[in-house]
Formats: sequence, C-alpha cells, structure tokens
Amino acid sequence: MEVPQQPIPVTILTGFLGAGKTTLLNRILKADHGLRVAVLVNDFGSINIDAQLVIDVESETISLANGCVCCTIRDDLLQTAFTLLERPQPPEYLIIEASGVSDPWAIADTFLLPELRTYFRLDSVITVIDAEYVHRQPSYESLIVEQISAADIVVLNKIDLVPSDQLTELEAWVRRIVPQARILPAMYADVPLRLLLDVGRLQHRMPLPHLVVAAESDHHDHDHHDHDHDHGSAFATWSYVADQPFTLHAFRRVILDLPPAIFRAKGLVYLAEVPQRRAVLQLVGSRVQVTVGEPWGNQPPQTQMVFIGLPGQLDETTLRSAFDRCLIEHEAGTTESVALQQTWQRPQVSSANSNADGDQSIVS
Ligand SMILES: Nc1nc2c(ncn2[C@@H]2O[C@H](COP(=O)(O)OP(=O)(O)OP(=O)(O)O)[C@@H](O)[C@H]2O)c(=O)[nH]1
Repeated sequence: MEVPQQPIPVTILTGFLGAGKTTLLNRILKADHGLRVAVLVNDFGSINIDAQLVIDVESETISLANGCVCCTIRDDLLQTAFTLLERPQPPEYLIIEASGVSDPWAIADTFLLPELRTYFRLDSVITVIDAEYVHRQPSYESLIVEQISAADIVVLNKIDLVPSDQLTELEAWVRRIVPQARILPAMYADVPLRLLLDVGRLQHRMPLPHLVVAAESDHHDHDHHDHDHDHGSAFATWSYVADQPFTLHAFRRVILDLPPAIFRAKGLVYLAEVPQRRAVLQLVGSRVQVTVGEPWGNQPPQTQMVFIGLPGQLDETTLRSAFDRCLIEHEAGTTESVALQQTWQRPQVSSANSNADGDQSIVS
C-alpha cells in the first residue's frame, strides 16, 4: 500500500444517545470545506438508521452496524480504514460517528495503533452533550463521563432546552471533567466549522505503551480504562420493520404509549397520509418529533425503527403487536393532510433514570 503524503486527519464524534451527533455531522458535511470526506457511521442496533439520516452530499458514508466500533466490531473499523486507503482517491478527511453507547477512548486507541498511525492522524475527539438530559441519565452517568473525558472539544448542545443558570453549572461540571477541552455551547450543533475540523488537538496524544504491546498480539485487548464493555447488558435494543403503512393517528398513539424504559428511538416511517415521502421519527426522552422528509426515491417505502432502553424492560412481543395492530393495507390509503413536522410529548418519561430494581450500576 502506498503511504499517503500526509496522514489523513480523523475526527471522532461521540456523545450519548440522542445528544446531537448526527445533527452535527450533517452540519459539517453541508459546510463548504472543499474536502473529500469519508464518514463511518456506527449504530449499535441491527439496522443502521444513522447512515440513512446522514445527508447525501459528496462525501461517502459507510455504515458499520450491529455492534459497537469500540469493541465488538473494532476489527471491522480497522478493515474499513485500510479499504479507504486502497481507493484510487483516498479520502482527505475521515469522520467517525460513534454509536451513542461507545467508548471514544477505545476508538481513538485504534487509530494510534502502529499499523494505522502511518496513514491516519487522529485530529480530535468531539463529544456532544445533550444539555437537557445529561444529568437525567444516572444509569449511564459513568459512560457519559467517560465520553466527556475523552474530548478535545465538547459541543454543549440543546442549550435552547435549559435555563441559563443550569447551563453555567453544566459548563463548570464539564470543565472539571476535561479542564483542557474547548467547550462550545450550541443549538442544533451550530458551531463554526473552523473550530471543529483539522484543529490538531490530539497530536500530542501518544498510544499507551501497553496498548502497543497488546496490539501486536490481539486487537481486542484494549481495556485500559477498566471499562466493562458489555453494552449488551447495559442497553436493550429492539428493531421493527414493516412494509405496510401506519396512519399517523394510530402511530402517535403507540409511540405515546411506549414504556418509559425506552428513552431513545429513531427511524424511517411509512405513513399512509404521505406515502411518497419518508417520515423520520426522533424520540429522545420525553421529546418526540416526526418530520416528513425526502421522497422514498428508488427505495420501496418501508418503516424501519430502532428502540433503545433499559435492559430487561423491553417486552418485544407486546411492542411488536402494538405496532402491528396499527398497520393498514397499502390500498386503504387516506387523503387526510398532515403537518410536515409533528412534535409530541410523552407522558411520565423524564429520562432513563432508574430501572425497576433500582440497580443504577451499568458501566463499571
Ligand atoms: N431542541 C433541540 N433539539 C435538538 C438539538 N440538537 C439536536 N436536536 C434533536 O435531537 C434529536 C437527536 O439528534 P441526533 O443528531 O439524531 O442525535 P444523535 O446523537 O446522533 O443520536 P444517536 O444516533 O441516538 O446516538 C433530533 O430530533 C434532533 O433534531 C438542539 O440543539 N435543540
């Protein structure tokens, strides 16, 4: 393999579920940077919804689904990185959107391995924080703190949803975790691009000596942060796919009736009222948005949704039959018009704040 003249800069985008990573990624991709950017998007669930929500620009989006790039599919990440290098026109910049459950330290370490360090230069880790929910996820506090602690840049997002005194406290809390990081308060991840890309904040970071030794024998052996990596036991995910449409009314009822243990859902929805266009579902805590978007194009209309919640509390049979019951025949259609943007509030859902047993310790 030819060594690129300049190692390709890599930005790792991390942050808890629903914090605004895809929102930030889309902003970066839409911006006028003139770079050939490759994007690796990693969803934890079996369907990679994120890859479908990333805007379609010149950049290329590669999806790494059904596992987490920081552990179970870390070898896929290595492999994909090498594949990018073998292209006739390798990317000039690489952005990795990690799944909301991943440990950015482990991803950063992958790029510090001797095999990759010649070709890639880790530029920075950007951690996106949901200012509204960051302190309302006690079950995942240690994971969130870990994600923040890896940051060179913290995008303190969703500032429209919190009062200013709370924001000041939050900023001080983040500052205590990462004193050297640059903190950028933002709404819809709107931050100047020059503060995000090619900032070179990680150039000082060196691989930990034992990691180099571990890498020579086994790429999986990267647990230097003593992080219990069993995402499977920390989160439950469930996916739903259907080829028939829902009526908006019935869909709304099921969504608002979801168990409080589900704190994140996203996906594409086939609605009978707007059959030619894909609707996008976004659920974070109590906030739900359904936005009618692009036409389905060549893709046949299909609902594809992922639900994430506390382990042991997603009753798949009940969920499936609740959604199945509101499917209608394609031909039935409906002429009702709907607003292009729906905003709903779920009752009694404040956060992923506790599970039934009161066991808060998820990530050790
Ligand atoms: N009110 C408000 N909503 C926001 C803001 N930023 C993002 N959102 C919304 O938050 C939801 C989740 O945003 P995403 O960008 O998909 O979050 P993510 O971090 O990629 O989520 P995961 O894929 O679960 O890891 C979407 O409905 C966004 O429109 C913000 O600053 N204010």
